[in-house]
Amino acid sequence: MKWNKYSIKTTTEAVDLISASLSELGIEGIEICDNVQLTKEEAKSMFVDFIPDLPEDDGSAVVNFYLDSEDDDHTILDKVKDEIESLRIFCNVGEGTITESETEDKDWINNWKQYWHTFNIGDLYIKPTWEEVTEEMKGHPILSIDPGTAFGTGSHETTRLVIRQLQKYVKSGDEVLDVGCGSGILSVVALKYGAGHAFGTDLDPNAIIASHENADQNDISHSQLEVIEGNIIDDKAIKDACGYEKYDIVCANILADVLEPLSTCIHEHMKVGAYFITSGIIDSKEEEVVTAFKKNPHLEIVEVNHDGEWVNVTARRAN
Ligand SMILES: C[S@@+](CC[C@H](N)C(=O)[O-])C[C@H]1O[C@@H](n2cnc3c(N)ncnc32)[C@H](O)[C@@H]1O
Repeated sequence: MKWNKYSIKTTTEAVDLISASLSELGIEGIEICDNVQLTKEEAKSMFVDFIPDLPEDDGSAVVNFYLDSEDDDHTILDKVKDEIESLRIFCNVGEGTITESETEDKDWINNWKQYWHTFNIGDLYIKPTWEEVTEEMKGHPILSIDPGTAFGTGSHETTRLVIRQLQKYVKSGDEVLDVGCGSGILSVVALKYGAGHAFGTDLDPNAIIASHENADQNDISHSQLEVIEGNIIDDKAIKDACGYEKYDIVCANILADVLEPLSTCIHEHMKVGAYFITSGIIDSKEEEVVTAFKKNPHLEIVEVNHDGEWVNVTARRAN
């Protein structure tokens, strides 16, 4: 599908009103470019771990929107122009000029797939569902995965860090809890390496769908890989559904800001001697996470590993 991209030159003051007007005109997928720093709360709600330093905010902003080129006869564009002019009495919309840039041909959901191919982590082959099993892969554990719109192809450093730990610590018949399961990739890996059962949780409903699909792709039943939507940190019903003192392995590839509160209560779900394998920690937060883990007397840190700027902390329930 081809899209016409339009960019409105405006001010940070007018961005909210312009976005609301675009949405009332039925325009979806608005993009705002400005130099306003995200607050910590915004970063958390958007799962952003690392807030980059931006140049000074000069009050200028650009609002981009896209129209399907086949339907775009400039009717909507003319309405947008009228809206911008009428907003001038409410706020400073700045220049309010609209520029049209080159038409891009993008299938936003699927385009990345051409860059993702089969790769291996140790003896494990991770292959996109649309690629064939080759001779080279035969005789090795093979994971067939399509993350859909959830996180987890296995190629991200954080996922790789946890997979390497699963390869090391999973034992036959283990019970595995996968907090923030995304595509379900970590559960599927654990099951491939002999775990008996995996239970995944995620806040994102797409993760539940993707995990079930990936279980199917790998001949894993939905009773072997169960997935629920919700937050194990503060929702008693989710805690109860996960169960207590039950797991041999807990993995969580989630941002440091989530791992810290999780580290205060995760031992309740682990057997004594069980491993808590975490990643999603950017190196600048390593010390903060390690300190948080050390505050829980039930946990002892057994390993800290690095891959690029990402960190894995593996702890054991000591008592
Ligand atoms: C970085 S992805 C990891 C996905 C997959 N486990 C992997 O390793 O590739 C983090 C996932 O955690 C989920 N998440 C964030 N906070 C969470 C929470 N408090 N409880 C459960 N899931 C959470 C996100 O929706 C996202 O799917």
